[in-house]
Amino acid sequence: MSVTVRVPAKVNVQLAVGQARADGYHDLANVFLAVSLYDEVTATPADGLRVTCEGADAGQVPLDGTNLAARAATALAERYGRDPAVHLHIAKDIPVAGGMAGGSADAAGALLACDALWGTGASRAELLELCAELGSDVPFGLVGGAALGTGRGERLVELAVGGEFHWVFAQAGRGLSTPAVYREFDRLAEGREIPEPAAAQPVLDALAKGDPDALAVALANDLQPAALSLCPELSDTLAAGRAAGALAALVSGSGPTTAFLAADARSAAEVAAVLRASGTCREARTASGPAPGATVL
Ligand SMILES: C[C@@](CO)(OP(=O)(O)O)[C@H](O)COP(=O)(O)OP(=O)(O)OC[C@H]1O[C@@H](n2ccc(N)nc2=O)[C@H](O)[C@@H]1O
Ligand SMILES: Nc1ncnc2c1ncn2[C@@H]1O[C@H](COP(=O)(O)OP(=O)(O)O)[C@@H](O)[C@H]1O
Repeated sequence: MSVTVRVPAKVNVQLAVGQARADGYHDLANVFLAVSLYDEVTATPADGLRVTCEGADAGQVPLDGTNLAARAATALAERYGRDPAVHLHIAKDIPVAGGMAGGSADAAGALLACDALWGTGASRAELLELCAELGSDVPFGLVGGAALGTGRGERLVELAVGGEFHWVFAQAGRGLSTPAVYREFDRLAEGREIPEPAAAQPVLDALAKGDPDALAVALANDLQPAALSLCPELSDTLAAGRAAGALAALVSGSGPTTAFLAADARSAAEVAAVLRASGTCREARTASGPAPGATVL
């Protein structure tokens, strides 16, 4: 018997970052939107814990105990006194190290798949607590839709979304390390007063209305200057997408994937085609959101 779970990528429609905390994390106001790029995690009973991965980026995914899906299975097994003897197969479609939370999605997917396989009877709240221990972005992989994350991003309040938003995601030729981008944020912030992070009402209103024009002017990512500082060539990708007719362009989370909000599905397809031909990115993909959270198939 196997259980397969589908999990979405995310884009941050607002990422407000506060001062570095004593524990090395940053307080956030993180407005997540799940989008229709998915990984699938399949859990099958096996002699021991084993991870395999398929997909264009599979070579960049660790297959040992550091894989976030493996860590999720181990954490669930420890909590519920099970043997984590499971084969986790990841069909990866979410760009790796791209600021779209693919590893976090796999962790949420593995947790749900193993939970179903082992019949642990864990409550939703218990699963969310385990997710938060695994990483700041992991709870959102389970929940999906749209949500405001506070604390280090793990404390979620689900948000209403009044319509579908159409996006293009341009993949860069390399990855960016999330801790390195936060470190660069700290370096750029030296000597400046950093305000307490807070959700912006125009972002929440635009989501609630399903209004892409309003969202386009409200989108904000405090990590963007840091990502651009580490990866200056992303400016060319952002400019190419804007020139192609995107309503707005920004770096997705810690990057280096860039995200383009389009007026509708047709416009998104046009922007993606122009970006692909521009030579400023490795690939451009269309997707829409909100997408559902981790779902057993
Ligand atoms: C930036 C964001 C935006 O959603 O994601 P990505 O764009 O990378 O996917 C998140 O904050 C990434 O969350 P996640 O990737 O789960 O981070 P974690 O594993 O919890 O932490 C990795 C490292 O990132 C930094 N970190 C993370 C979250 C946070 N609120 N403050 C931080 O400073 C810390 O250096 C930490 O050691
Ligand atoms: N299941 C996984 N999928 C992808 N990356 C993983 C996974 N488990 C661990 N990693 C590691 O986490 C790093 C960040 O990956 P990812 O979650 O894709 O990016 P981001 O944090 O930018 O959203 C990768 O470089 C990889 O070494």
